[in-house]
Amino acid sequence: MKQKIKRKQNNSARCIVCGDQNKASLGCRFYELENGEIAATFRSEDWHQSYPGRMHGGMAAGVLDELIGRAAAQGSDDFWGVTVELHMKYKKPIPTEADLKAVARVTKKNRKLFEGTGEILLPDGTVAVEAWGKYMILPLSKISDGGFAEEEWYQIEEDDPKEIDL
Ligand SMILES: CCCCCCCCCCCCCC(=O)SCCNC(=O)CCNC(=O)[C@H](O)C(C)(C)COP(=O)(O)OP(=O)(O)OC[C@H]1O[C@@H](n2cnc3c(N)ncnc32)[C@H](O)[C@@H]1OP(=O)(O)O
Repeated sequence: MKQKIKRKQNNSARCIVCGDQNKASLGCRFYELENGEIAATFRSEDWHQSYPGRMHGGMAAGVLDELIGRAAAQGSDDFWGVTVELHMKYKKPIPTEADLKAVARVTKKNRKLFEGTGEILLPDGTVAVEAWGKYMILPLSKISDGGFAEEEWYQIEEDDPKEIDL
């Protein structure tokens, strides 16, 4: 089903999932959707493999870890936290050298913690991987030394889609 995109979130420079200046990165883009969910688009490259032709399960975990975390950051470029628990269910292999999508949402949130779920979809829309995660909300100063938000956290100016088919 097509979902309208409300806002694209920032990318970072060096992250393995969304790093715009990291050649090994999955190059994720994150789109906040009108229905309250968040979607990611990314490309699995040959160097993201575990077995030949199959994306590494750790890379899939990385995508869903970050995407579920970002589901709670919707509408803000200054919301931070860390993963405290992540549970994965690998249902189908994810091919390398494929353009892929993922979607996530927050299922529970209080002042200190939040939880959410997410899925990676194969090009035909089948759910390949499911995840559930729990996160602790923290100020950036408790996670990383100064300079990240100012120097390495920015919008990528490009021709963004207006909607996404999930
Ligand atoms: C995620 C949002 C992202 C948005 C932007 C996206 C871009 C960025 C990319 C994002 C990339 C994706 C993200 C990544 O990849 S983040 C990278 C992977 N995750 C980490 O590195 C986290 C490592 N762990 C820690 O740093 C510490 O254990 C933390 C800081 C979490 C707690 O520290 P500490 O252990 O010293 O705790 P405390 O003694 O101060 O206790 C404080 C309170 O917290 C309660 N507690 C403790 N542990 C848990 C737990 N597991 N479940 C529930 N509650 C817990 C505790 O009972 C206490 O409660 P109270 O007694 O006060 O009531």
